[in-house]
Amino acid sequence: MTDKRRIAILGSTGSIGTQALDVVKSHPDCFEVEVLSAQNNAELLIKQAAEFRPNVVVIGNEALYDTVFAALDQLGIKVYSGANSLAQVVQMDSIDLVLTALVGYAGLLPTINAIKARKPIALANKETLVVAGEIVTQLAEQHGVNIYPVDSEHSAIFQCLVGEFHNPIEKIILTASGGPFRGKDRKFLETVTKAQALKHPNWDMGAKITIDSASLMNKGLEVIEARWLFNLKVEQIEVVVHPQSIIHSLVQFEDGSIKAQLGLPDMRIPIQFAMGFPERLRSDFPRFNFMDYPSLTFEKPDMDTFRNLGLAFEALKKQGNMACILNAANEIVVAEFLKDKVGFLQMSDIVAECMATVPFIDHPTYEDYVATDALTRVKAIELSK
Ligand SMILES: NC(=O)C1=CN([C@@H]2O[C@H](COP(=O)(O)OP(=O)(O)OC[C@H]3O[C@@H](n4cnc5c(N)ncnc54)[C@H](OP(=O)(O)O)[C@@H]3O)[C@@H](O)[C@H]2O)C=CC1
Ligand SMILES: CC(=O)[C@@H](O)[C@H](O)COP(=O)(O)O
Ligand SMILES: [Mn+2]
Repeated sequence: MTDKRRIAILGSTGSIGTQALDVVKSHPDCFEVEVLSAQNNAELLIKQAAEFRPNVVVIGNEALYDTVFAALDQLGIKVYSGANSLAQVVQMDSIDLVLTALVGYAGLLPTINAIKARKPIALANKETLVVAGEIVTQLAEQHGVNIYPVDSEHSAIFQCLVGEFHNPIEKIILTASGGPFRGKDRKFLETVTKAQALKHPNWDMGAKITIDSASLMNKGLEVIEARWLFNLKVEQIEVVVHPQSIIHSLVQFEDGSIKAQLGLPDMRIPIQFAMGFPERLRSDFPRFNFMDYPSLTFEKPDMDTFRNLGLAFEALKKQGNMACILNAANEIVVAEFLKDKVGFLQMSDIVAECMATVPFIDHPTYEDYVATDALTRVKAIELSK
């Protein structure tokens, strides 16, 4: 890489954010941190800023501004707080790449603003494309901005497509681990706890995505994310359960040939690939050994037991603001499940009820998405009581 890339890491204190900083640390000649942000974890944000010396940090929770300012002003680091500040700093001239490692709907506006300022995006925040994939991808095209996927499956597909950009995709095959409850029936799921749901078999991730993996909503969100990233029709997207999470996803081309990307479940690989693209930078991450995995297995997803995957396909087929409704309802029910307020199976019931009752909009504007998100949250909270 000729020039160092100056990176804004939104959500630097999370699972993706901290691993992105590991990547920066191992390639000081390639990357430099320009912006760091967190929502509540002021302590870790301050520690990261003292080590990586960004120009700017943003703490989402405004009540923590004084704490962060007191620690970082003396280091010459500018401190801002609140969601509006985050949405503005992404447009700074000094940023070369924005990594969206924050969780949930909060990722949408900063991503849109960064695209409008012509910043390439390394996208971990899948909710952005689920909520408003059409607007976001159109904006990216208008502004000539590349969106590099970080999500492991989408990075796998992207890696399979390098050198193939003029060859049409026949279909993609998204792999799913099946989560901690793979093979279980609805009777079992009636009583599962958050502690059980938070034990992902292969990946160590933030709480929200881990619950989504357990309920197969994560795969549903990824189907929608893939539709927008790779401009696919619903029928071109297949989900296959692959419990070992070694094959991260596959692309089938029109000659029938299938390409796959493999590796140990380690998010630093896709994070580094997105940050360094088009270069494949060296790493000393542990290597995959076939002898440790004598059998790689595949199953059909159980969409009767895990309703969320079907709901996501339904939302994608319906188009309009339906995926925005699905996402907002899901963010609420996951938060309520983590507070022990709703049961595991109830989560899908509430999402389905919101999809059936929140007003449908055929061709939503950005303002329609904002309103749909707010309305759905109110409805989902009511249904969670
Ligand atoms: N973790 C993984 O391996 C993978 C994650 N992803 C996606 O990446 C995104 C991040 O996931 P993950 O790192 O696991 O999540 P975490 O919960 O670990 O981290 C989330 C980060 O976002 C910040 N944050 C939380 N809420 C807000 C908000 N309202 N506004 C601004 N910042 C906020 C958090 O700050 P604080 O720490 O202060 O709360 C934290 O820095 C998600 O969209 C997820 O689906 C995709 C593939 C794999
Ligand atoms: C690491 C990553 O990309 C996650 O989205 C992962 O895919 C979760 O695994 P499953 O949703 O397949 O259980
Ligand atoms: Mn994934």
